[in-house]
Amino acid sequence: MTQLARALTIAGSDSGGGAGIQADLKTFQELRVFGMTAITAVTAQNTLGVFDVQTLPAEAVAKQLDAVATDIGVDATKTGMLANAEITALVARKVKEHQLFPLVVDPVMVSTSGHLLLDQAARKQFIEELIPLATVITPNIPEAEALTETPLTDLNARKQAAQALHALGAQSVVIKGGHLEDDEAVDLFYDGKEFVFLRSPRFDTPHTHGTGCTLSAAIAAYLARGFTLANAVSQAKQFISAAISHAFPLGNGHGPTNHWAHRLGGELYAD
Ligand SMILES: Nc1ncnc2c1ncn2[C@@H]1O[C@H](COP(=O)(O)OP(=O)(O)OP(=O)(O)O)[C@@H](O)[C@H]1O
Ligand SMILES: Cc1ncc(COP(=O)(O)O)c(N)n1
Repeated sequence: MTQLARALTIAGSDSGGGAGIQADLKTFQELRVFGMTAITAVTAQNTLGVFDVQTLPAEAVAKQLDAVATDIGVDATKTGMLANAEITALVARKVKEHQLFPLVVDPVMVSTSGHLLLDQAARKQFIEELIPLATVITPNIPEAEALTETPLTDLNARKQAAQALHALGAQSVVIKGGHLEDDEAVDLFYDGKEFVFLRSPRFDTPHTHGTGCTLSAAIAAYLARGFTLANAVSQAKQFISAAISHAFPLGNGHGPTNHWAHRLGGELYAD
């Protein structure tokens, strides 16, 4: 048997099962990677919104990270909801201490439903301590705008934002295009040398809760399995496209994606 790949997610729990830790573990499992977790916060959440957030003490996050890293081992890590400045700084410190690379940083700031998932006060730690450790950072358009303090009105501005995030120390950048209104859902990948467009059809569905979490978890899973960065990113894009194309109309708001849709093969984009 080849070596079992192990991936770790450092993120918040979504009781609704569509985003956060739950989306990450489902993705790891689907991609045949052993999943582990360090939970930063417990949210009471469904397809309509976030109703409560209980953030864990940074010490509890540290102990989870120490426990998995010192015993089981980690082949790739992703970060999602980090909640506050103290946890952000702690995670940066633990990533270095335990060498939790490659590292996928999903800069989760606000939920689809508009709830703040990262304190504004964490901006400094996020930019100065975490981004320089990232193998890849995966902002959506509003997150890239917030991090670069520039409106991303056109493709040129998106390219400049990718370069600016790379200049902050991230090895590579994926600026996700889910929030644009094109016929295709086009993400922009930049590795410091060239720009690559990751394309898929745009599916006409409101059920996109957890798409960003799922994409970043899939990148981490493929990296854990030893894929090159460019291959991991492009395979992850296919995984999320399938998941959105077969998203679940659950709940009364933005439903979750279907993490097993990639198994449907030729039926990928069918109804
Ligand atoms: N309607 C859609 N059809 C196809 N792909 C989509 C659609 N919406 C988003 N995507 C893709 O899903 C991935 C996540 O993009 P998005 O910009 O929605 O991230 P996000 O806002 O961080 O996600 P979320 O906050 O919902 O978890 C990207 O690859 C994007 O292109
Ligand atoms: C715990 C947690 N992590 C991340 C998200 C972002 O996902 P979305 O933008 O789809 O709401 C979320 N809602 N909850």
